[in-house]
Amino acid sequence: MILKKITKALTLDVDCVALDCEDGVAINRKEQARATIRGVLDKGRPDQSKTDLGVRVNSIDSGLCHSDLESCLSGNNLPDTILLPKVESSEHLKWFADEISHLVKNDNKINLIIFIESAMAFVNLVDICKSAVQLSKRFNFVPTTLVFGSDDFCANIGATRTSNSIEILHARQKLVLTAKAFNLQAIDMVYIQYKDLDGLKAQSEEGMRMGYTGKQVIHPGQVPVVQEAFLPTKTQIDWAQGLLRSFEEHQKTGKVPEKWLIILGAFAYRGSMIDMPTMKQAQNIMKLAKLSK
Ligand SMILES: CC(C)(COP(=O)(O)OP(=O)(O)OC[C@H]1O[C@@H](n2cnc3c(N)ncnc32)[C@H](O)[C@@H]1OP(=O)(O)O)[C@@H](O)C(=O)NCCC(=O)NCCSC(=O)C[C@](C)(O)C(=O)O
Ligand SMILES: [Mg+2]
Repeated sequence: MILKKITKALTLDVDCVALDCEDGVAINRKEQARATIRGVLDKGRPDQSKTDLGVRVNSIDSGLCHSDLESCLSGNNLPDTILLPKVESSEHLKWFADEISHLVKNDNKINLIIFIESAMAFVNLVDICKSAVQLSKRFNFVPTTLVFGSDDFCANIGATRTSNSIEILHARQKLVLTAKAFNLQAIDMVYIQYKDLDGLKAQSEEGMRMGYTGKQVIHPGQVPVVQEAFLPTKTQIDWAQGLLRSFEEHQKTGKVPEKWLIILGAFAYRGSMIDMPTMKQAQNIMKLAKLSK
């Protein structure tokens, strides 16, 4: 990633900027990318910026990861997050923890985003998550997120991309399911046709409906489309607010609110059966709506 793009990325209202040492950087530019990233970290984050500053290092098996970590974890300003690509086993996590034990001192803690992007990674996914959580109790890192690397995944399993993404459906669902089981965020795949905003919207909304927490973007033009897709709509907020208000009222008065029909602990609201799981979905909507303010 060249400095011009990094400078621009730091002005965007996004949750995390990933400074890339890996696949976005040509093999003969790795040293230069490290030096550029070191310079950006030394300069410090722009005033008022709440954006998480992350570094995507090269994969452990590439043999380049140690130098990437050594470079970005030296100096006074550490990145908030390391994005670790092509994680395939708990052994990779042990290697990472050992590196962190030498490179991150004092009480500093680095967030860890784990990229899952091969058949082996999916076969070992539960072990990877368990190992990340266990090791984080003893080492200075906090596993926060799983990312679905769909492009590497398709290359790895020999899949052909289709317009309805059927070839990645199982993996895409497995990632979100496992992430949530370990209380991790799940970040959905990249949409590489960066000029096709309608296609991006459709894929983003699909990911949001599947339970993904957010999505990777590769171009500034993708940011507003993805952010809108992952935020609740006005209709959803109205529904959730109305339901929660009625429920609170019911709790206070003990009376069945108007239009509610209690049937074995469930009740009807705006034409749907509502029970505890639906109440939790309404709470999720309001939590997201508050986060976006
Ligand atoms: C597609 C490209 C080449 C088109 O780049 P372009 O310059 O031709 O586009 P543009 O439309 O002309 O750009 C408009 C403006 O936006 C800027 N810009 C454009 N992109 C960015 C960016 N990312 N960050 C910050 N700024 C950006 C660009 O510099 C320009 O700024 P200006 O108006 O001031 O002149 C370009 O967008 C790009 O390089 N994107 C990032 C690619 C990348 O990082 N790929 C690796 C991540 S995805 C991945 O690894 C896979 C995964 C997960 O591992 C797996 O599925 O396996
Ligand atoms: Mg990849």
